[in-house]
Amino acid sequence: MVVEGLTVTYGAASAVRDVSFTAPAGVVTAVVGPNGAGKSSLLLGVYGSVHARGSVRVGDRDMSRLSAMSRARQGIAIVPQGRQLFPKMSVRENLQVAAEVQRLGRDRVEAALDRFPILRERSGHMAGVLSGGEQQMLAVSRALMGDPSVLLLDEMATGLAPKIVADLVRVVRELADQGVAVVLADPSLNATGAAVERGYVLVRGEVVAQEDGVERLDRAYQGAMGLIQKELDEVDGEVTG
Ligand SMILES: Nc1ncnc2c1ncn2[C@@H]1O[C@H](COP(=O)(O)OP(=O)(O)OP(=O)(O)O)[C@@H](O)[C@H]1O
Repeated sequence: MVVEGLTVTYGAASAVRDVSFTAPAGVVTAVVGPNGAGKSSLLLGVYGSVHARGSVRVGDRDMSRLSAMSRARQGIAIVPQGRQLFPKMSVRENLQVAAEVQRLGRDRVEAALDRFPILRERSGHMAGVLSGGEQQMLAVSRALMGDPSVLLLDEMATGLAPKIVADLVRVVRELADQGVAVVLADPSLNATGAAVERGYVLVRGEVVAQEDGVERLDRAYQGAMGLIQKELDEVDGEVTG
């Protein structure tokens, strides 16, 4: 996937400014940045569910003018922050709704229940009573129903136990090995770094670094955060001094 000049605005405020990045097929690409940097807005802009300018191409298909629903049908899937499940619907019904929206057959619902054994076990339970890890598995399974070529995961690991995160990291790596372009947006590489091969540092809605290799990416991120801290200290010094 190639994203060029993506800008996401909410009213007069821009959350993402002129961001360009690539997410190659078969690779896990990270977008790291502090809270409020614009990571969610970036993913939603790519997915098409917030108003955005710029271009999004997957292979030779230009998605820029398509609705989120059309982009989903053409192979872009998202696991949004907060998961966006229907809490009062059962696990199976959550998957059925997603299948209907994407016009997928019933067999896909069954396949999605089998992706994580716990989902089959809990298929009649309301999504809202599942543990955080189970909900995340449901959200991932739902995203994968249409066999996407691009998978966007927003803070996949936040609030989850290390064992669950390890399972999700393994799934993400397997998907990349099968050729999916995976994009992980995270405030830190601590939990998900094991899956990451390359990535971008996003600060205040702009890309400030791009690196190959998770160690190099983390160093660039720490460096960018150090600079921000220095700026804040200087402003603090001016105010108090
Ligand atoms: N629906 C919205 N309406 C108005 N402003 C928004 C909206 N969503 C996000 N913002 C603002 O856009 C900026 C970027 O937010 P965004 O959620 O994309 O960042 P983030 O890096 O994902 O942060 P976090 O990790 O806290 O979710 C923030 O200043 C936020 O307040």
